[in-house]
Amino acid sequence: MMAIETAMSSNDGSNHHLVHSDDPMHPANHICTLCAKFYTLGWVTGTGGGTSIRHGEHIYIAPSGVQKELMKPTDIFVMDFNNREYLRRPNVHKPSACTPLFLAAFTRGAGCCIHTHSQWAVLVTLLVERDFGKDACFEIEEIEQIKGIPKGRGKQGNLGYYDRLRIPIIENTAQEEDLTDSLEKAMEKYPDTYAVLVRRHGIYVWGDNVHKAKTQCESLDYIFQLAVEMKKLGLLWTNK
Ligand SMILES: CSCCC(=O)C(=O)COP(=O)(O)O
Ligand SMILES: [Zn+2]
Repeated sequence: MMAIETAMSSNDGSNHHLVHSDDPMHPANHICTLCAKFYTLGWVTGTGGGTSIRHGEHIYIAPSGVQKELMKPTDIFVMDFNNREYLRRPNVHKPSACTPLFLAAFTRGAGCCIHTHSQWAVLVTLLVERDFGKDACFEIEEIEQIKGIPKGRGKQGNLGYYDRLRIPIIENTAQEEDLTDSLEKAMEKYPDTYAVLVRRHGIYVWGDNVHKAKTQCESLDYIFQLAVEMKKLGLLWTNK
């Protein structure tokens, strides 16, 4: 009976078994729980932002333009990472416009990528000057929470209190998917980074797994809020 159901669901593209699990940590369940939490932080309001998880060779992707805090596991798309074909396409939705950006993170070894429209991230991008022809980068040091950010891909441990945190900033585009080229360029230019800010838009944060992506995103959001308040008080982010 089970084999027949699986075959039937494969034929119509729904492949329900890929998103059906009683395990709260199953990616289809986990994305929904995380987005509901992120909504309360102002990270995924008004359908903006989202989260994607890589589990083995399967990529779990939210639908586009939906209230991310109200998603159900049956709303989730599943893509085969190797051939980029959808194994499951809920036919009432399109996949997130952030998909090519999430894939850029997964190609570089990430297990989870979070995109937020946090106002703290947006404000920080407005406070870092735009110098035409030059790369923009948010930099801060001597803040305890910097210790929540890893040193870099393939490097052991996290940044220290006296290390400088650098997060590249790319310019926004009219369409989310058109950010992909500049995101990939920033990833190449800053191989140690686990995040890229998008001016006037938000941030992409990724990690080796869901736990790391989430805690890094929390640490960064804390640092961005602090940085905005420091700027208001006339305090410098770096010593020189
Ligand atoms: C008001 S949200 C505009 C689109 C966007 O920036 C975003 O992050 C959401 O994209 P999605 O396709 O996942 O809804
Ligand atoms: Zn966005």
